[in-house]
Amino acid sequence: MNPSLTVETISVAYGPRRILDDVSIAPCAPGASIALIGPNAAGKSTLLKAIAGLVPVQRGSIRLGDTRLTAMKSEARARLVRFVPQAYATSARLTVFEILLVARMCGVGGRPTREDLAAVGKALARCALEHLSDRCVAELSGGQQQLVALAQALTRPAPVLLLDEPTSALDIRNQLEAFAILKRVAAEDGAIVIAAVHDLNLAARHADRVLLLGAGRLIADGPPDALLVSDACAQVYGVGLASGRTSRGSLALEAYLPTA
Ligand SMILES: Nc1ncnc2c1ncn2[C@@H]1O[C@H](COP(=O)(O)OP(=O)(O)OP(=O)(O)O)[C@@H](O)[C@H]1O
Repeated sequence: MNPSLTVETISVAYGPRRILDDVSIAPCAPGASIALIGPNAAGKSTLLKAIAGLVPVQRGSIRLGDTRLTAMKSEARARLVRFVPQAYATSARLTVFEILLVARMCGVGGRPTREDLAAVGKALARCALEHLSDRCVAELSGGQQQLVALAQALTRPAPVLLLDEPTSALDIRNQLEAFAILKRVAAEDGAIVIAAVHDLNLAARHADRVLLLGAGRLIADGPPDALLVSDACAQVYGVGLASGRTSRGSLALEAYLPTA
């Protein structure tokens, strides 16, 4: 079984500006699908990057089981933690298949084996991208590129998968597909999946656990049904939140300006 991920009182600054302040996250169990929410500039991307080792942590530590990620070299750490950034940028004239193969072979070298090709095929299939396999990535739509970024991360499964607003460019069907893929990755691979999201209804429907970040601090951590309807959640966003149930029984939230 994969180990749990724990964040212990980390602080992160960009220059003199402290962005994350003593953030601790209780163990995230393998198989968990976690939504990281909070207003713009709350520090969600910074927290994901800190876990991935892409920004330095000034204080505190991040552990995967007994392994201190914060003490690891970046290459070894990248094998344990995959990070899918918010913006996908490539100018390379590579096809979807080629760019997935590059992701698979990153840090490995040598010629791709049959296993490597199978892993790329599986990532394409998991993200339903087979029909785009021979298309040049740079010529795809923003939403298609976002799915390619997810598929890249799946070419070499890791115990921790972090995604920064993975559905921001996706239509409603693909949003649902993407979260279904993430749920399967958590359940089938035993991965810990943490996705920063702005859409609270997506968080309500797809996450087992929600982390609420506000001004660089962890404000709340709990199951979506309790956390998303809490006063703390509305206060952090500076909105009112009306809640109810859809005809399918899911929690539904409507945000409104307090003056409205
Ligand atoms: N490279 C950087 N250098 C300096 N400041 C930065 C840098 N990246 C982010 N920041 C600052 O850190 C704060 C948190 O940014 P971050 O991107 O982590 O927030 P976020 O919660 O992901 O926001 P959003 O929802 O708008 O994407 C912001 O005030 C931002 O201006």
